[in-house]
Amino acid sequence: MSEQPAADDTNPGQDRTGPMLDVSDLAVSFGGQSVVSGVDFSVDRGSLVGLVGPNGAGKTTVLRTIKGTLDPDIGTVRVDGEPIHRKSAKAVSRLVASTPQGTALSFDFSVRQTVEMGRTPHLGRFDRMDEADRRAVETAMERASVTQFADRPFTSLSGGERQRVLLARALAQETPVLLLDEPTASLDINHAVRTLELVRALVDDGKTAVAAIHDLNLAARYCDELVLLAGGGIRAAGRPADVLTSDTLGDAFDAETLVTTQPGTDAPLVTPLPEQESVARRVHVVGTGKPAAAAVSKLVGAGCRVSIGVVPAGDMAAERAADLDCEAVTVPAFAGIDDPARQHAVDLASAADAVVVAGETGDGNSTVLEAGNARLAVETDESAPASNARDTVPLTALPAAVASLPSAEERDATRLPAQSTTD
Ligand SMILES: Nc1ncnc2c1ncn2[C@@H]1O[C@H](COP(=O)(O)OP(=O)(O)OP(=O)(O)O)[C@@H](O)[C@H]1O
Repeated sequence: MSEQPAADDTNPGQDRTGPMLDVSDLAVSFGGQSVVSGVDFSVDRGSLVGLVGPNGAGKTTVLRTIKGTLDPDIGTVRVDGEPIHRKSAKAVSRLVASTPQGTALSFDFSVRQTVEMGRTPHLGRFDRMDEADRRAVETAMERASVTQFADRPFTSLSGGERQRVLLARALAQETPVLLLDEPTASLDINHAVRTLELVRALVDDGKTAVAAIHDLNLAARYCDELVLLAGGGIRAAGRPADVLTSDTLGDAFDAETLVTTQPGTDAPLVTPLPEQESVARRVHVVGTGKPAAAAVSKLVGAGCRVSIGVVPAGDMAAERAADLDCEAVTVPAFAGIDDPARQHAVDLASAADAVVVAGETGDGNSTVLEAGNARLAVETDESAPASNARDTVPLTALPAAVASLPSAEERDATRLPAQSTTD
């Protein structure tokens, strides 16, 4: 029989206002060694926040503190407006369910018995489960797709199957808040996506969830907001596209990344790039002004052989190219682009490994852009991203982005030979 809520239970009604979960100025240390401090974020009802960050940044520590397993040095965690430290462990368990990072359980219960443990906060010590409890267990097993394992010993399951059982246990707890520590860690891509689709569906139905997720692209795709932990605190927080920028990731993970967009969504797509000593690529730049000049400098600095054009003589980018001994196809200012200049630039673009668009290109350069292989655009704050570019990258990531593309020779080698008509 399900126990009545204790006196210190809040009733997390949907009509309450304010965030469902509020973490305020949290600091946690182990043996006097600070792990995180100044951790401040809140999670709205019916939303999913992803905790991301490098190994050891404190994601698990923050999750454990939220559910009350660890006491913070300072700071408060409120669930539905109530500080959790004022509540009994059982009362907290009626509000917050969690799945652990590891899946090692030493006891050998069946899967159903393991999921039934999720009902503990709703039962008195010697109570038996009633019909409603059993229904909650069956529903949780179905939602996590583990019903087919119900009678198997938990320890006989694979790591990924165990992870889904532990999610089912958390669902059986029927709490308004769900904390997930690496819910997809040992899952194959199909089950990882299905698990996050399930979490998303639960959140869309009104649950509030925080999940530590290593895979930044899955986090970006499924979370409403991200909190990036690094260096002992929050490095960035907000919408995935605002948090997962090349600069922020460079600081937090000490890694060069290319950030583009996941196909069919507006979620960012993070591609880690190898560290580049020297980028031995031929690059043709199309553009003018400061953005094009900066791109030329960046590429030359990275070891690329750079050409530019067509560009008006006297333009900042043309002068920069001249200073750096790069070939520049120029026409007199305000004269328009003539055919020989255009053809010369088309030849350079066709022979280059990559064409980089930076700043204004001018209509007359459209043939040059079409001639070029693997087009990249440099992000500028001056104007809209150049049209027809395949990917837009920040200036800092430009050399690595160029290096990640196949060279012109590699591309030619993989091109299918033209079919002979004489055969
Ligand atoms: N019980 C403990 N005693 C001492 N130090 C600890 C303890 N638990 C965690 N730490 C330390 O706290 C830091 C944060 O650990 P935590 O597990 O929270 O990081 P994380 O971001 O979850 O890492 P990962 O991505 O590797 O899972 C680490 O340096 C870790 O060694």
